[in-house]
Amino acid sequence: MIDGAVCTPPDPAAAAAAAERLAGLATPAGALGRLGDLGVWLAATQAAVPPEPLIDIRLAIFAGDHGVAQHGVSAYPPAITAAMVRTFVAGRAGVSALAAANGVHVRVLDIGVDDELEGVPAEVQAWKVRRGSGAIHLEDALTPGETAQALDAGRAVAREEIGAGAQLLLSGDMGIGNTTPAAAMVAAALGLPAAEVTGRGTGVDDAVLAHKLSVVQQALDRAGDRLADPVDTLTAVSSADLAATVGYLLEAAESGVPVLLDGLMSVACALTAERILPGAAAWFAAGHRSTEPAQSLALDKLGIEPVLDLGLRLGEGSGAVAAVPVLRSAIAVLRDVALLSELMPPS
Ligand SMILES: Cc1cc2ncn([C@H]3O[C@H](COP(=O)(O)O)[C@@H](O)[C@H]3O)c2cc1C
Ligand SMILES: O=C(O)c1cccnc1
Repeated sequence: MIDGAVCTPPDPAAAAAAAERLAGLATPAGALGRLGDLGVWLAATQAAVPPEPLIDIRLAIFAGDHGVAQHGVSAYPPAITAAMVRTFVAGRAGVSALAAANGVHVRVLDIGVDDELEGVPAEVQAWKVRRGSGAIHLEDALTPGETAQALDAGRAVAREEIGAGAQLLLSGDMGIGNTTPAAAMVAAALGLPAAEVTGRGTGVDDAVLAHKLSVVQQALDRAGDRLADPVDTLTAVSSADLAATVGYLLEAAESGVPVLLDGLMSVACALTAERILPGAAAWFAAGHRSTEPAQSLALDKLGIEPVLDLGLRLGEGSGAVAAVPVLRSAIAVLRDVALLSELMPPS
């Protein structure tokens, strides 16, 4: 990628042909609503009309610890992060059940977990950048070199998944405290104060929410002018796992592979990817609307309407996986519904 580059969009000719096919289906005009729009988008991303069924769908969960989690911003202790990585490996997490139900392949990556994670398969740690990331209200999350390393790690993961045959990539997160840096990333991109982007994450009470808000604002104030640059923003106020997620999304968009986003962390990283590579977001759809205010603000800025609105606030990629059947349905209608012209041949 070169400075000033713009991402190549999904195929406009395929989009036009898919829209024409949609309009010709044996359904009333517009009756398929957003299912029709999703089908057209998927056809454009595949440059195929009708689009191919989505058989190979892959979720990457980027895991890491956040120094800020030791400063009272979450309802849960940091030790949960490592425990959940082991739970993904065991296939027993919330997203594991959803993925099994929907035929989605899951991979977890320790990009910045504080624990050594002894006994966890080596491939989980193949792209580890560091143990924990800086407490962003007091210090930078990463060094500039670590930011570059994390972006490259995420890109490498996307290349591996695409090489293995992924037709659709999903992005997920695990890291206690990560709604704090994700809110800061959205504030940086949109020029908003902490008060507008800070949410309750795992469910903090009013007192903790007020403290979390001041931590986010401290991080923004500390980073200052560097927030004008998306890569400097990653160094100052994100984390190794979030920077890796940005790299994963950039690589997918540049490779022409569509991505289904999840909640706040996934969408904050998508917004940052769009800042780095304008046009990247044309390759992204959003599985759901999370309860976090910053996720909705970021989706609005990206012009993406989420597929589901179930009040989910789990993360892990769960809201993306839950939306997979809707995307598969969008493809099925474009593939399998008769054309009105077949039923009613012109006399
Ligand atoms: C058991 C458990 C499993 C989770 N899976 C995802 N998250 C989610 O909650 C965390 C973010 O919220 P906060 O910023 O408030 O800490 C992230 O780890 C996110 O993935 C979890 C949280 C917990 C406690
Ligand atoms: O938006 C999310 O994905 C989210 C919200 C709260 C906690 N964990 C994840």
